[in-house]
Amino acid sequence: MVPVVPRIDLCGVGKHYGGGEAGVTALEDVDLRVEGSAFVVVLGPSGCGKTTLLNLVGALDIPTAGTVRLGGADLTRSSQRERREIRRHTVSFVFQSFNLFPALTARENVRFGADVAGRPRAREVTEEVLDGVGLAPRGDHFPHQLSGGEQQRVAIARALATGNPILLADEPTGELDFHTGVQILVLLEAQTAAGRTVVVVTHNREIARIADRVVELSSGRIVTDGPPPGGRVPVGDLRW
Ligand SMILES: Nc1ncnc2c1ncn2[C@@H]1O[C@H](COP(=O)(O)OP(=O)(O)OP(=O)(O)O)[C@@H](O)[C@H]1O
Repeated sequence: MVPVVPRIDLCGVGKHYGGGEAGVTALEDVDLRVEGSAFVVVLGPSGCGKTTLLNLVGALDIPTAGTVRLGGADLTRSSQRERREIRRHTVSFVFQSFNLFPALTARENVRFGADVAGRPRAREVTEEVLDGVGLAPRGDHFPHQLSGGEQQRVAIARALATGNPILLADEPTGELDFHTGVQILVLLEAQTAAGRTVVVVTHNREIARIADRVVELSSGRIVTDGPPPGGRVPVGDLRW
């Protein structure tokens, strides 16, 4: 089990890019609190602000209005260095296009996660996590020798190797076929049983059906926030 999951707290958050007539309001007046382990799906069409929201929760960016707190620490009042430290010990990321280091093997990619977070026993952690995603036999393979689903499993393993309690995933099934996408969702969802908070951003409404909580964005505003309509279904019920 991971240590206690820090609370995610967004209060009156806005994000405006650029200035003048060319400026874009990506988020407006967003209030969001996530406490404890949960599988949260942030849903919405292209351009509604999902990635912007994830970048703020992940301490990669700061809002132009409101406050973002992770575990009580106000990221908007922190220096870049403080934000980097909070990020390093709190959140890890999984992306649509895997973002593995092409010149590193699967094992080395995973080890990078453990090292960057300063984990003790990094070698053992790497092996445990590789095994946990079912890729121990492929540890010496390079990303280009792996299927898309296997590459995404390496990316998840790298995120888990950090030991961080919050896992942020941006369209993690976007480049995968249905069957492989479901395997990835099963793996992500399983992380809540280990005590993590998993936030998945997607435009795929089906994925929201397996969430504990669905946060729906439209034009930069939260329009619904709660359990999936009709209740949560097992992963086996998904179709797309
Ligand atoms: N760095 C930036 N500079 C200017 N505008 C930006 C920037 N990043 C995002 N935007 C704009 O902010 C809005 C929200 O973008 P964002 O990427 O958060 O949406 P999204 O819901 O993740 O979209 P998609 O599903 O297509 O990835 C869009 O209008 C986008 O063009």
